[in-house]
Amino acid sequence: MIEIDAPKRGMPVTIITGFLGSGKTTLLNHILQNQKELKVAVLVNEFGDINIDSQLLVSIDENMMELTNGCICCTINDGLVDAVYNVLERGDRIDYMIVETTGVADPLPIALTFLGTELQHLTRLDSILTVVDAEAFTEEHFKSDAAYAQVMYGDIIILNKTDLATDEKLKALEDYVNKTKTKARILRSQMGVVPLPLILDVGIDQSAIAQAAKHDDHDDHEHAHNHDHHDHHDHTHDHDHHHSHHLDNDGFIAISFQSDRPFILDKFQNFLDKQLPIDVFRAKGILNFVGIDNRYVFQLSGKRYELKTDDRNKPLNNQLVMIGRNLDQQAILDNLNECLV
Ligand SMILES: Nc1nc2c(ncn2[C@@H]2O[C@H](COP(=O)(O)OP(=O)(O)OP(=O)(O)O)[C@@H](O)[C@H]2O)c(=O)[nH]1
Repeated sequence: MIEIDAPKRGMPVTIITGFLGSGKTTLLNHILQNQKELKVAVLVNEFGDINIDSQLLVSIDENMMELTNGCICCTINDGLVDAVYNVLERGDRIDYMIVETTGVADPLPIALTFLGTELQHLTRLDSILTVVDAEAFTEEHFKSDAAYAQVMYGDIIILNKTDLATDEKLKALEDYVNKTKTKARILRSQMGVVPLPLILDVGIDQSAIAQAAKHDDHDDHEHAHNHDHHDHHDHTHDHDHHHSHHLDNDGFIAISFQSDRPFILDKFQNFLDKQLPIDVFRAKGILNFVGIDNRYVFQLSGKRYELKTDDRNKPLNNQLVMIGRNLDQQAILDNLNECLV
């Protein structure tokens, strides 16, 4: 008997979405550390103009970088289509592509970019993974349309941070997801640890969204722009079109702070404990403190924060991003300046 194993079309792509601080980068690191055979290209899209995520993933270079495990990473701030072409045009072998969206992005336009532009011939959208912070997530979705869309369009919902959530909370979330979506696949994880065969190359049928992509006529969606260059060496994309799909970031703003002067640890700690506005929902930074040789990684998500050194050298400058609503940018920057040496 002859079995015809139809080849899958194009480079497989997984989109990782999920609200601010839910654990997307943590999941990505789990994937990168545990996938053995695949050479993965990672496209990171970050909210705020300093790219902290890529520094948490591994080594740094402006746009495209080699991660220590041999994967490559590039930022998609200049447009997703361009970034994908950048990867496809590289000479080296790449087996898989993972796109990490910002925490305030609706994943649909990103999915539609793979399904509805010329990328549909070069890539195969495998699935959309949605990471949910099981402790913080509620049915109010942080009053964010993006957070709702992330759950709506997720093929696989990963309830992460199970260590911080009660069993009742986890069950309630599962009920919520099941009533929001038909045929929801739900996984639970701590620090993004899930069996990779359950999330990569799962071949979820994307025809419903693909169909929508064909019939959709929303002008602000990236897929609606037919760049029409099947010769993928042509790079004349219209960059303006790639910035329109963040739902106005749902009212969130990102404040970036950089300084080549180091922080004084006591003062920074005092800032965190006494001055940090409650409206800062998410913050992350690679920090340099006086008298300490290694870098500090600062992470704040919801009500929790952590500040810890790792084994990497201290950065040349402090880089910090704070994300929230109704923030007084100047007051925050002034307070941070006060913490410098
Ligand atoms: N306790 C606990 N903390 C976790 C877990 N997963 C991730 N975290 C922590 O949550 C914080 C945010 O994790 P990230 O992976 O950076 O979240 P993210 O979704 O990439 O964040 P943005 O890209 O900024 O939206 C970090 O401090 C992580 O160490 C978990 O399962 N349990």
